[in-house]
Amino acid sequence: MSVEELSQEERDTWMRALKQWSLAREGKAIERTFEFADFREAWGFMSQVALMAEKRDHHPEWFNVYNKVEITLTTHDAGGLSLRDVNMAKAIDKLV
Ligand SMILES: C[C@H](O)[C@H](O)[C@H]1CNC2=NC(N)=NC(=O)C2=N1
Repeated sequence: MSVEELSQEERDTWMRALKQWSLAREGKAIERTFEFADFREAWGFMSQVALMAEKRDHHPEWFNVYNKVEITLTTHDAGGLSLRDVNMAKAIDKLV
């Protein structure tokens, strides 16, 4: 299935909805940092996101140190932001 990159107008619309996420990589990605009580909670969150990524076949770029998890979403197949990123961000927000 071909994945279309979001237009600038679509991106601006979605960024108003995804309030905790920021544009990154010159608008080609979105990112959010999560902070948990400890590593165990961060790990549990990452486990849930990992299962979601497999189910959606859409995988995050992420960095974890102790209780912090930095997630960057971009669609490699589209060379930028797509609805897959937006929908994944919305689903991740529901986990916290
Ligand atoms: C072959 C497989 O469907 C693709 O490589 C999927 C896997 N996960 C993915 N994740 C992300 N973030 N972008 C993609 O384009 C992508 N493509």
